[in-house]
Formats: sequence, structure tokens, C-alpha cells
Amino acid sequence: MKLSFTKMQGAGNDFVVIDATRQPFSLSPEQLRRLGDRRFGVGCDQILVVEPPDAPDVDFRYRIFNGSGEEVEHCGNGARCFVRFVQEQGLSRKTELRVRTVNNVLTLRSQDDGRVQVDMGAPRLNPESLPFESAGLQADAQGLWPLALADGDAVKLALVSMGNPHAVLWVDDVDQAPVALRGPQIQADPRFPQGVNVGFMQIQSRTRARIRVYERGAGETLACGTGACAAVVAGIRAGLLDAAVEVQARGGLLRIEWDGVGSVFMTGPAETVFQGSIEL
Ligand SMILES: N[C@H](CCC[C@H](N)C(=O)O)C(=O)O
Repeated sequence: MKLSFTKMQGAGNDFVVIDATRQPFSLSPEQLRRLGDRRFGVGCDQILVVEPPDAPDVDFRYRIFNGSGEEVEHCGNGARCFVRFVQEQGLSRKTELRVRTVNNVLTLRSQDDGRVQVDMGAPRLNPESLPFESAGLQADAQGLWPLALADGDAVKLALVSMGNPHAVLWVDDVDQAPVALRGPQIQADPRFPQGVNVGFMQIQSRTRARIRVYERGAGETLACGTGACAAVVAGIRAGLLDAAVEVQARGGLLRIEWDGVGSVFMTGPAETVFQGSIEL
């Protein structure tokens, strides 16, 4: 079958976007993996699917699949590209959209400066919401959870769900962070039965941070929107960050705001790279 798609990126996190508003979405995991494959397919971190609304309170449904084929709960950089796509494709003339994911309703606002602001919903702070199996473990005074690793080392993790699971470590220098070593080790830990995205955050001041994320189902990406949100929430809860933080990812800059109670707001870029089609 011939599939038309739009290639997009938000702060270097890249996506294949599919319009499923006119024909139902029905790709198999193998076809999704082929789409995501950077050698045998198009190549992307995630596949985003735009579907008609499933209730009167939202404008669209928003579905996300990692490049490895499995469906996931949330993608923040993808949400910004979602509204850009909908506007460019003439699917809506609104500048503010409400979209439903598998476990969230997001509000997406395109701004006059070309960036997009996403209401990411409220973080979920109980470890069970990731899920994380905490039996026999105790969080420390900063709310960090100890995790013993296979090679005998141990790490301390902040655990935050943005609808999808995140474990955050503090590092002194993201450029020296052991992302390729610790990312897979922590993801493989059986205490994360549905896996986890692993963030490495360097706090530069109360309003600036740098981050790298080893994503579930994608490996290290150039930016992770939900990962930046989870890291800032963890930093604010630890008393290390103010309510508005500029987060520098390898692929671009994201602004994250959280009042400590309600929704997390993320603002950043969203670009269309090219249109294409592929025989699947
Ligand atoms: N890898 C993530 C999904 C994509 C999240 C990321 N690309 C973002 O911008 O939030 C997961 O398995 O939960």
C-alpha cells in the first residue's frame, strides 16, 4: 500500500506524521517499524497519527508510536508538530486545539512567534503511576529512589509520569553523562515493567538546565518534550529550580513552566521538513 506522510521535527526530535482523518489508520507493528527504520524506511523517533475526534470535547485524537512499533501515551515535541501539521494541512483553522491521547487531554496553542505552547497536563508523582515497583525501597529526603544496577553500581532516580514514564538523574555535565551505559541498564530494570525514559539533567542555575534523554523505544533522541517536563518537575520538587526554566536539549531549546500544582506548560519549535510517500 502507498502511504503519504509528512516528516517533521521539534527541537531535533523527528517524526513521521500520518493524516488518518480521511481513512482509518491500520498499520501493523512491522509496517510501523519499517516507517521508523532509518535505513530500510523513512526513519524517525516516533510516528504521530492524526485521527478524528472521539468525543465532542476534543478536536482530534492524537496517537503516538515509538519507532520500534509500540504505542505510547504521550509525546511532547510531537504535540507541537501535531498542531503545525493540522494547520498546514487545512484540517483546522483554530490556533488552539484540544487533543486526546490514550490517557491525557492536551491543549495546543500556536503562538505568533512561530513556537507552540502545549498544556502537558499535570505530572503524576506517585511511583506506581509510571509504573515503578518500589517494594523494599525508600525514597530519600529529596524524593530520589535508589536503584542497584547490574554492574554493581547504584543510581538515585527522580520518578515522574507525564502520562509516560520518566526516571531523571542529576549530572554535573551532560556532555560527559553515561547516557549509552546507564540508559539501557535502567530501562531494563524489572522494577519498570513497562520500561522508562531516562533523563540526564545538568542544572546550570535556578532558571536554566541542559538535558539528554535515552528514550524508551527510540534510544537517545536530540530532544524529549515529556522528558524535559519530567526533569523540571523533579528539579522544582527538589527545590533546585524556579517555576519557569529554559531547557537546552541537543536539538533545540524548550521552555518549561510548572506552578507546582497544576499542568506543566512546554513551549518550543515545530517544523515541517518534507512531504513524502512510501510503499509499505
Ligand atoms: N519515547 C517516549 C515517547 C516519546 C516521547 C518524546 N519524544 C517527547 O517528546 O515527549 C515513551 O516511550 O514514553
